[in-house]
Amino acid sequence: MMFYPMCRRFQFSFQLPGVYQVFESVARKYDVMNDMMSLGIHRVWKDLLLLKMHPFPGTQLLDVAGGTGDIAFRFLNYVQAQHQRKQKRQLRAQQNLSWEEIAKKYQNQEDSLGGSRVMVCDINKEMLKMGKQKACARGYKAGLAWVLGDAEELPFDDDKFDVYTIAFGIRNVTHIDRALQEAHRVLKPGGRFLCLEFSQVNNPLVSRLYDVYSFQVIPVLGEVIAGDWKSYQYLVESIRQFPPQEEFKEMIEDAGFQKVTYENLTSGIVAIHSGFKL
Ligand SMILES: COc1cc(O)cc(C/C=C(\C)CC/C=C(\C)CC/C=C(\C)CC/C=C(\C)CC/C=C(\C)CC/C=C(\C)CC/C=C(\C)CC/C=C(\C)CC/C=C(\C)CCC=C(C)C)c1O
Ligand SMILES: C[S@@+](CC[C@H](N)C(=O)[O-])C[C@H]1O[C@@H](n2cnc3c(N)ncnc32)[C@H](O)[C@@H]1O
Repeated sequence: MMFYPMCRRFQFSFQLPGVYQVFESVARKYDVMNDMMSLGIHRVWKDLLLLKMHPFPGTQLLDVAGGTGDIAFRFLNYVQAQHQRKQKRQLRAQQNLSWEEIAKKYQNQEDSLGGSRVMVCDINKEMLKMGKQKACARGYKAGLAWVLGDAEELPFDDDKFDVYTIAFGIRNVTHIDRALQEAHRVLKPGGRFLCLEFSQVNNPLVSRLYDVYSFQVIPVLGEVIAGDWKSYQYLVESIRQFPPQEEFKEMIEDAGFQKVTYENLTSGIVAIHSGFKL
């Protein structure tokens, strides 16, 4: 009996840090760690998420657990490129416009997105701070907003957004079912849910190499680059605890989404799940 509280304390001192502490601690080194751990592959996964979304000028995006803004910046680049293509097509069709009219069409920065906006929502102040600094340095301003908020209790009205994204975020949420219900609530009817997350590897050889890499290399990289072994041990353990593709698909369906599908990337190291609020 006497040992019980001591055991509890002993256990506690070896527990992994809480999610807030993890991201507060890694925020400054977050981007460099992702490039180092994945040799840049996380960038390709994020590009593929945008290709799947295929947003059009006017799309209102909510990026939950948006952290340092990787999805938001890609979204802004994508819609700007789409809008420019559309404007070029229109200009070609109206060849009798004056030079002043053409210049005016290209100058308006707000208009360069065709009315699209992205709201980055994250529970962690430090991650958002890093994101805002990155946005400033890269010259992103129009169509971008940052909000401190919890995926389980989003600070937005019902039926507000065309697309909801969550990249490498849902694994960190305490009650995944609540986050999915919130995603469903804030999407407009017809809106799309897209989630990029670690998943179950479907190739036995890749799986074995990936396990060695995860447990033997990632915490070491975390210690050497970010001075933080525990947060990267948390990362690899949280990946193993996240439900596999089919189970997560069912959870998304249980939240009310329809036409739920998923696509494995890099042998299922990650997967993109998609669903619609119909
Ligand atoms: C705290 O929470 C977090 C913190 C964060 O910073 C980020 C996140 C969220 C996460 C992301 C946004 C993405 C982060 C990316 C990853 C966790 C990595 C995902 C992994 C890969 C794309 C590669 C998967 C690796 C394999 C399939 C196995 C291949 C591995 C090897 C050939 C190496 C095997 C290792 C050994 C035998 C140990 C000895 C090796 C060394 C000491 C050298 C170290 C090696 C490297 C640095 C190279 C690593 C190799 C690759 C990346 C290979 C890529 C090849 C393929 C994909 C086929 C967050 O929640
Ligand atoms: C691995 S990062 C992903 C950042 C970004 N989406 C990306 O792809 O690089 C996970 C993010 O989830 C955030 N997060 C964790 N729990 C959350 C919650 N309940 N609500 C909102 N954000 C949360 C963390 O603060 C962190 O910024």
